[in-house]
Amino acid sequence: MNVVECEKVTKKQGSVVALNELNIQIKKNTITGLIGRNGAGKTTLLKILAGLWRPTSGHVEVLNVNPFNSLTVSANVAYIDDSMDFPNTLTLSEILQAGKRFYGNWDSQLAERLFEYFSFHPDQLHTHLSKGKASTFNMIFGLAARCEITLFDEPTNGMDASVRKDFNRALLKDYLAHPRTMIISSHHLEELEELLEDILVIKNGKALLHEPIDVIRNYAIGLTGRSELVRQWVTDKQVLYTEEVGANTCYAVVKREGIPLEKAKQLGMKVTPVSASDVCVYLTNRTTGGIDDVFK
Ligand SMILES: Nc1ncnc2c1ncn2[C@@H]1O[C@H](COP(=O)(O)OP(=O)(O)OP(=O)(O)O)[C@@H](O)[C@H]1O
Repeated sequence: MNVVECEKVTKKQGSVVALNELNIQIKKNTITGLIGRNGAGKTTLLKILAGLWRPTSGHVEVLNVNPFNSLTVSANVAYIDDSMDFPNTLTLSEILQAGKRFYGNWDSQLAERLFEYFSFHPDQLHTHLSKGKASTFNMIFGLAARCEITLFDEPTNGMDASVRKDFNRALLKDYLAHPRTMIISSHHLEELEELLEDILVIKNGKALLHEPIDVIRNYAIGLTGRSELVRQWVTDKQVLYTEEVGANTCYAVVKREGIPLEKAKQLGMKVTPVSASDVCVYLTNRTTGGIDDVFK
């Protein structure tokens, strides 16, 4: 059963097309990683799904209703980002109490335990928290809300590596105990990988790829060998990336499907796996040029 359906969803922001006829469906009780480069449209998509923004055109359904200004969606969808708009005058403990009053499935025990674990003080004001601590508190709020759908927009922004690790673990444990639908946008796919079931890659406001993580892990292979050989051998294949890695040596990443791996090895090329994280980087790369070109 799908809890999110987007059909030809376009969102224009002035002259910018943030989402461009985007089509996606999200299954109930899955954790999806939303991956894309800066400006790809991730936040725009999440805000539309949370009912905060209205699309310019297209059809959106979240929990079977149009999310924009929907009470059903407000009560059952949590949108967590690093600029949560909590009232300035409320202390952290008052914010958690407000969460308890608003969300039907709110888990006070979980909120309290995480609050203590991460050493928050009940009288602190949200506006006085450091960036990483604010993200940590927002994460606690998002998990404790236990909404049917939780949308985390770059939730680990500002967190140090150890807190990011704790966050991932807390999220996984709570999800396993209370399965629900989560979409997490992040620039740290390698750290999130073990949590994710599906990956949705967006580029220029369109869905480029939406597959289970295992499919992405096996999506591409790396070939290293004599430049002339590698470059010639990949001409009729779907190439994601090429780089000269040494004297007369080329590394090419190609879509795995239909590649005769044994033949490549026999010809003297080294065949290596390509991580899901790297696949996403290569898929969302600029089509021409790279940072090296700036220094030419
Ligand atoms: N309020 C706005 N006014 C004008 N343009 C906007 C506005 N919000 C977003 N955009 C533009 O829409 C596009 C998509 O932005 P969005 O924030 O959705 O990207 P993103 O994938 O979340 O990026 P990032 O990874 O940097 O957070 C960008 O080109 C951005 O500049």
